[in-house]
Amino acid sequence: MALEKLGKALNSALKKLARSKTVDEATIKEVVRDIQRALIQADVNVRLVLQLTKTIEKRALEEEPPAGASKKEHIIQIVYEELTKFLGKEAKPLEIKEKPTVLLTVGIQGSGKTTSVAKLARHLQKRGYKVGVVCSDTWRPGAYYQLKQLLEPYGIEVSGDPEEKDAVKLAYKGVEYFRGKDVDVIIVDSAGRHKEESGLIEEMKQISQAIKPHEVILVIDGTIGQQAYNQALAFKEATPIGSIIVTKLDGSAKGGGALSAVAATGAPIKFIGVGERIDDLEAFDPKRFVSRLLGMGDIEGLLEKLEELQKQQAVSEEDLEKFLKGKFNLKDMYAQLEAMQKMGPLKQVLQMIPGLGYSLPDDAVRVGEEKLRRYRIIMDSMTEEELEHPEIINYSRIKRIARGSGTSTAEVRELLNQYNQMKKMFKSMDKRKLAKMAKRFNFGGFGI
Ligand SMILES: Nc1nc2c(ncn2[C@@H]2O[C@H](COP(=O)(O)OP(=O)(O)OP(=O)(O)O)[C@@H](O)[C@H]2O)c(=O)[nH]1
Repeated sequence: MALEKLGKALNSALKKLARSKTVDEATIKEVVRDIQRALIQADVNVRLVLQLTKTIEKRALEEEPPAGASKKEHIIQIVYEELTKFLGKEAKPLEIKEKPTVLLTVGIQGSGKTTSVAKLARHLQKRGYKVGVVCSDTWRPGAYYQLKQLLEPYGIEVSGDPEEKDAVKLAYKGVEYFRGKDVDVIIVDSAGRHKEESGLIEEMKQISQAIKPHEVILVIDGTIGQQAYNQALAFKEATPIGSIIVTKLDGSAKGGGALSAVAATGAPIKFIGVGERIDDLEAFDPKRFVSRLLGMGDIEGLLEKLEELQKQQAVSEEDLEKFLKGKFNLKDMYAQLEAMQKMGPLKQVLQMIPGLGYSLPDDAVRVGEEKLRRYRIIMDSMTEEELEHPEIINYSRIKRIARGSGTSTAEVRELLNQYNQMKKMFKSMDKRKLAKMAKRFNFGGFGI
């Protein structure tokens, strides 16, 4: 897996969070410190790390969890969101719009450019495109044979001439050749070596002028870590870089540094190289990448749930009006409980995160869940009238409800106390405060 070491370190920071009994400022700061350490070890630029972790800390301390979510879940969501933003936020897929689409790959020697050209050709072929590959590397004649060897088994044709010394001519002739062959995509591999770097950039510009590519793809070696920033910038200034492939992210300790550095230049990372085989190329999607990195098999599911809850907003505007007029009854409280039951018990939600759920001590979640269950049972034994007008519930009704629900009078009274407290709280609040409170209502009111 790409960036395995970084992933493990981040995952263990979040596991620590899941295991902690309370989530206070100290816990948040510790998690943030662990994340900092993990990123710096992966060669992420210290300034970028500090910016990122400051945002995580600020949000974790200041924001309220969405209704129905616990503080822990919310912090995990924040870490996920900020890391995703850090790596470019949205996926920017390579677009093949015109026929033929011409792609020019550039990059310095040894970056994995030739291998990436072969991988990309195969990737596009698997998606139904007819691909032609042009080798214009006049510095390393071996590149032509390397491409042929990699691609011929898949029936992908390679154009080139190891004897030819004019790279621009080679590129132009190759593109013209494939134009006549009715291909969908032409990928041109350029030389990664020159007497000096300025020569390399100059050649790249000339090839670019000759073949007018739809997109220039820069290949960057992921093992160079944060140095990737300057390299990406230098190429970006010389030619409009449409996309970037960061290679060798398998097993590289510095890959996190390279990925974040490239993202910081604003150039879109479209693919990552994750191995030496032809199929070891992945379309880069920051969201998917971060969820896998954090080792959260089903974080997508968890996030969907949180989003859904945010949409539902435990208490609607209408409800707020009702509460403000003091019309909050047991039925409303029951509806809140129902909403929560639908989303599943807290433990189940936490268990959606592999490695977190089952290491959670039962005691940490049992109280809340158990109490909610009891409240529901008690309310099921109440009449419609009692649910709508809880004030009529006198001692004899309490005894009846306790008997009917198989609970105790103390428990029924506890539920009524809870209800009265909430009602009092709603009455005494102004609307803005109430809206804020409403967000916390589902879990907050029940001591989870
Ligand atoms: N582990 C791993 N190795 C890779 C990856 N991509 C490329 N390589 C290896 O990196 C080395 C250099 O790759 P090439 O594609 O030959 O390099 P190049 O950038 O084309 O070099 P020049 O042709 O000299 O410009 C090869 O041994 C590749 O197998 C990757 O994603 N992971």
